[in-house]
Amino acid sequence: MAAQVLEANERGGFDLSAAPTTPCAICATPRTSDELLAPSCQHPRHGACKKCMAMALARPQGRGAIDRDDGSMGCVAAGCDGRIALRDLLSCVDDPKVQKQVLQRVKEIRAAKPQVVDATSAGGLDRRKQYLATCAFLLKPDISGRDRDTINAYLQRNGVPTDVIEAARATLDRKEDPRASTCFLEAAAPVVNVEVGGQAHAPAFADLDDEEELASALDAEAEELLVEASDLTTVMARADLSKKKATKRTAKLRVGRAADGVAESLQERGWACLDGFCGTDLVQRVLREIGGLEPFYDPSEIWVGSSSTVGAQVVVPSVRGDKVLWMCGAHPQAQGDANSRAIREKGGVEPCDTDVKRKFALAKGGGVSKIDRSQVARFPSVRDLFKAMDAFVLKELCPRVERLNDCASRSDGMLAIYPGGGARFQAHVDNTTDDGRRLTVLCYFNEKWHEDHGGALRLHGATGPVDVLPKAGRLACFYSDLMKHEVRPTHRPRASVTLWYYSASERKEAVARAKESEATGDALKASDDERAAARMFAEKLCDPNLASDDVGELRKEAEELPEASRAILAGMAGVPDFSLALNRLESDDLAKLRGRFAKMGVE
Ligand SMILES: O=C(O)CCC(=O)C(=O)O
Ligand SMILES: [Fe+2]
Repeated sequence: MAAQVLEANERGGFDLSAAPTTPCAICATPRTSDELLAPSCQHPRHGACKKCMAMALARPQGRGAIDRDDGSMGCVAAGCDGRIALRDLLSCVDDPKVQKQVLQRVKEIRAAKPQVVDATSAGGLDRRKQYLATCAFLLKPDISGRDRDTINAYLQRNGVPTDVIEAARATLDRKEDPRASTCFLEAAAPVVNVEVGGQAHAPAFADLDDEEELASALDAEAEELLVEASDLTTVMARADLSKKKATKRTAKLRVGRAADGVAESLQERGWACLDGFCGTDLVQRVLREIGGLEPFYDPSEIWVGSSSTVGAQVVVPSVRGDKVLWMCGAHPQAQGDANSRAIREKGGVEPCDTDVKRKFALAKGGGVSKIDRSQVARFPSVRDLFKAMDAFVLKELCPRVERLNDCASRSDGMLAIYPGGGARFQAHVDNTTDDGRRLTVLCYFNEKWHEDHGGALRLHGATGPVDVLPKAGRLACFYSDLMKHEVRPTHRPRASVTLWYYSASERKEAVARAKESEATGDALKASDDERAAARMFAEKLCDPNLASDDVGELRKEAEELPEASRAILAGMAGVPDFSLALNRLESDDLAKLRGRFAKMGVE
């Protein structure tokens, strides 16, 4: 076909009527790329034009593809960043009535927008405390005379956010009493989701009236909050290392206060979030290790099946779009083979997968085939992180929360990266098969993250959805068996580390069940190849790009599958006979069957 040539018109521009067109997937009208929703995306839904999308949205129940916090239209498929501004959308609707309906829907969606958690919760340093401690620090006689930029940089290095520093500076420049500077406190208040230390930690200002006294009262605050350390992992490490009783006491107090806040929030809401769990230093160190390991991450899999034994792990990026790497070691209870134990006894962690361990060693060592465990496979920063999470969760948190009282061990650690471009994890509950997991604990490693980047952890609690942004150093936790949650489409790469803590009794039963079904042959007997064939078929079925008229093809393929693979697929789809289910399948039912595969334990 001859290439299209755009002729310049007499005004020196281009003749737009010659622009290439594509028929809209809904109304079939030829549309230019400007008129289509997101022409660069391969997702079938994107073949629609803006006008059709606007009409879809104008319907009372119409959800269209509205997916963005600003009410703009966006693709809901993983791997797509397509979006369209509201203004743009409205400009292609002529009917004022329809325009009004669209606006009404957007208004409703905006009103239902989840609250975003932006400052801590429990302990560590919440913004109010950071603000007071910063004021105190700046008032110190040997600090107040020093160069502003140097001091600001010092505070930033210690984890104090720039806006907090600015607020403290402004208060002191105006020679105001920080206690009276309600503007900042009010600004910070709505985003503090757990009331921590509100009363317990407020300095006794009431009887202070001169600046000197105020400074020294705030000074004590600063000693404890800022100068000591600005993050919980450092505080815990100091408590372990220090010989000073006072340091140990102060540290214990701070960690205890943080655990109180997290425990209270968990009991009240089923989730909690704690800022400043990791300081900048640990965040940087973990990021370096994660960076080195990134080439060895694998696309993550979801479990699809009617129980914990009938089903299979499959990769379905539209449901779950991250890649993961499992790390074992540093467990509170030693387990595993002799080699791994040797590493664990030294306190190291390593990739669980032997192949990954070898590949990593080769990449690092330039052809060394034997892994030098002491240098390559220990990952001290990830280990420090696991240990800090274990210490906080098992020693401090679990004893404070009845539902967690019998937690004593945990899963291997999962490092996850959502690559951006709209990758997400659809709503699900982590433990729907009584596998023992009771508490999911995540730590995030994403510097300078803000709302526009997406990627929030959305928690569907009893009081409506709450979005937790995956900010560096932040810890989030929730009940693995109760809390529905999701990862919203992320537009930037997003890194996290997750540990699941087990209820000892539930885990024991789950392990016993698995052993029994293995012994009695209850579990499906299938070779690795037969399992792989079932997985590949399921992945194809879940692919959103698969057109419904491909069902005939699929049927043929299913018939050629080995018996055992078909039995696995039947288990995954929750039907007695997979070939039969597929034979009766009309194109319209494809979506239904796909839905069963991708439902992840949530209706
Ligand atoms: O990364 C997150 O915020 C949550 C991920 C998640 O839900 C999971 O891995 O099960
Ligand atoms: Fe999850």
